[in-house]
Amino acid sequence: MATALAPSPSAPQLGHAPYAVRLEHVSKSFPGDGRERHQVLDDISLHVAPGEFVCLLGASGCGKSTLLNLVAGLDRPTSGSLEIEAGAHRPTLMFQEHALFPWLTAGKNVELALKMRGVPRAERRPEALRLLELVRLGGAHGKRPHEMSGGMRQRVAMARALAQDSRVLLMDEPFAALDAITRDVLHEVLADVWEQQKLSVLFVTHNVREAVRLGQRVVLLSSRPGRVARTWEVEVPHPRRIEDAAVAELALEITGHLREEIRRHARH
Ligand SMILES: Nc1ncnc2c1ncn2[C@@H]1O[C@H](COP(=O)(O)OP(=O)(O)OP(=O)(O)O)[C@@H](O)[C@H]1O
Repeated sequence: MATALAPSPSAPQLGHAPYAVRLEHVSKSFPGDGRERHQVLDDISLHVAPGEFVCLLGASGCGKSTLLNLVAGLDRPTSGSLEIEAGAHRPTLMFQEHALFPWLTAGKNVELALKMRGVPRAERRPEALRLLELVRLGGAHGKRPHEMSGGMRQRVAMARALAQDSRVLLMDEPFAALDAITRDVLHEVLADVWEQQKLSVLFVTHNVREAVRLGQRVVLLSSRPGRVARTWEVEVPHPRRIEDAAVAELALEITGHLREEIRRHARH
């Protein structure tokens, strides 16, 4: 498997280019059943450049969420080093569940994040309106979560994430629960927001086409332990659509490698 472990030749080189997120030789283990620890991540070196969109793929249980939690600062690596771009706020993490406060309107959910960031009261409402406009929800300021569709709620969650003014956005299968058409709209919204706000994004998904539709780079993790198995640069021009032939072609190639990882995982 020497070729599968080789990094992409055009991937940013560790230690040189500026970074938004830099993991060097990061490993993470948890206490196991007996004396042995459960090694989840092993020697992960991964570099997200400022403004880069990186998608993470891997078999279920390979450690993708563990990796995002480390980058989010919710947990610490067992060994190795992890750095976030100097001057950036703590990265913002977005999940499949929108986690909006159900008793607050869309606007107030966003305003609350602005308040937590210390934005003065008078500026909160106009800023929340601007952020909701950015995710194409200009008219939804007064709606409560139960009055909105799943796709709208995820867009409010995106506006709330942007309200935290972090330059690094971590997304853990944010669109997995949405139907294909709604997901398509969310892909467009996210791609626009990423471009306009110059965000650095680390996006976990099980959906290979989604990874190729959105990412500039796709990183495949192996399982047990999770290591960087392979990286692809996505050179499909923007604007992309999930049904583009070039997206489908690369997704097919990546799916072959993902299947192999899943088979290997099943044998252990
Ligand atoms: N706090 C913890 N304590 C013990 N084990 C943990 C802990 N967090 C995660 N694990 C284990 O780490 C492994 C990887 O879990 P993780 O959720 O990161 O995988 P994943 O790739 O995100 O999975 P999925 O794609 O199914 O969401 C699993 O075996 C899980 O049980």
